[in-house]
Amino acid sequence: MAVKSVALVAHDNKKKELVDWVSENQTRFAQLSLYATGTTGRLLGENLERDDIHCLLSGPLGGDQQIGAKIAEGEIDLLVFFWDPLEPQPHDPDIKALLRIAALWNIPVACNRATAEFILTSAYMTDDQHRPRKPDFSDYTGRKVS
Ligand SMILES: O=C(CO)COP(=O)(O)O
Repeated sequence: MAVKSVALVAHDNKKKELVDWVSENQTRFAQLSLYATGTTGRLLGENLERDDIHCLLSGPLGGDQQIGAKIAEGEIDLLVFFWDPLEPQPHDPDIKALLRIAALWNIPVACNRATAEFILTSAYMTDDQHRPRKPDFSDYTGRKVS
């Protein structure tokens, strides 16, 4: 299987939508290792009756950064992040950092249900051939300061 681990994150006004979507697709998620920020993970665990979700800290307390670190370490293959386009968040820099790290490491990101559905039903989920390569940063030496 190409995708083995998925991070699931939702802001408060989007949590129901994420929980409903994951519940409707439970069979697809059954074989996947799930990571989530604190409150999202707790709600998913209760609704899916799964006790194996890796619940990190709540987003505003550093959960987004923990997910970002796991992406950088190659532990997460797909990010489903239903962020709220109508509500300011106190930890906006962390949210931006998470989205940046996902872009940097070539992780597919679904920010709404339509995109999540598109990815979940695509060959990317199951076929190793379609898995985008991790970028090679071995030559990266940081910004030139001179
Ligand atoms: O704030 C979040 C993502 O930015 C989500 O955090 P919770 O899942 O703890 O609500």
